[in-house]
Amino acid sequence: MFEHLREDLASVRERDPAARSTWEVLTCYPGIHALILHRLAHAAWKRGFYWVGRFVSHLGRFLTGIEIHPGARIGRRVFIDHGMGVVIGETAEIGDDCTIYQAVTLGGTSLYRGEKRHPTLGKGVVVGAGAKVLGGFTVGDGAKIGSNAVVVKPVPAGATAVGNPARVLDPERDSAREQKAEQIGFSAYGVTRDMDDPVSKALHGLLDHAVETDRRFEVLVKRLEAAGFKLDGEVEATDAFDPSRLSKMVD
Ligand SMILES: CC(C)(COP(=O)(O)OP(=O)(O)OC[C@H]1O[C@@H](n2cnc3c(N)ncnc32)[C@H](O)[C@@H]1OP(=O)(O)O)[C@@H](O)C(=O)NCCC(=O)NCCS
Ligand SMILES: CC(=O)OC[C@H](N)C(=O)O
Repeated sequence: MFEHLREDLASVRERDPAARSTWEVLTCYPGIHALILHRLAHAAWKRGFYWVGRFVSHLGRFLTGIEIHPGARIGRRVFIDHGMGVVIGETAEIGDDCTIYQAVTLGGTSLYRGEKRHPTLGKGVVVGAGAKVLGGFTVGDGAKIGSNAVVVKPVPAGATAVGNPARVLDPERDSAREQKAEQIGFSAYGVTRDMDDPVSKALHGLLDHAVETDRRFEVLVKRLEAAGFKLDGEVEATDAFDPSRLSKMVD
């Protein structure tokens, strides 16, 4: 217990530039207090003292503003910064070295007791302020969830997911979209990324479609050339051209 606490204090000092001393972290960090109480609540829960677990968890919520169900499994050196409004559900699992900011929900969407309803965070995951991760899927090791994201699908290890509904950032695809937007005369990022805005949704949908169409054309041209078709200049139908072969060339 004390070994875990020592590690928790050290990890806060490493990960929070606002922390000035270990004494300050021990006395003024609700995330630390919530974890101490959660360890007691979880120990009671595992031994079948469900009400005691719930009550200790409720005390923790009252004192810190952080609600952790006593059934949740939390790894080592997890840092809940600020903490107010954090809710962690019964079947949630949090890997070692995760960082969770205020108002994060690790929630469920299923109503079936006994099911894995809440997410599993791998090791070293960062969940930004106000993000909601909803469902019994996994967020891979080292992934980052942007503040205010609403994540409803698994996130691969090392990926960054942002927005509502959250999408995984793909630097290659994003730069292709940016180039396409320039070609067709508007700035992709001049248009809001607010996916609740129907105009933004439509424009970004068109951009995605254009980028994907370009990609498919490129693949098609490469395969036609590899199959011996000459595509520069005028394309002429010849005896060698067999349209039925085309379907096999496109993804
Ligand atoms: C998601 C996050 C981890 C990304 O950080 P990063 O890897 O440095 O990424 P960048 O800042 O380069 O942003 C990459 C892209 O995602 C966008 N983005 C970043 N955070 C976003 C968010 N929360 N919501 C929507 N889009 C976001 C950026 O605008 C940028 O888009 P662009 O490629 O169109 O310019 C970070 O922005 C974040 O939200 N961290 C949480 C921090 C937090 O909650 N702090 C609270 C302290 S109290
Ligand atoms: C409010 C906020 O950004 O908190 C993050 C971290 N504690 C820091 O002070 O940088």
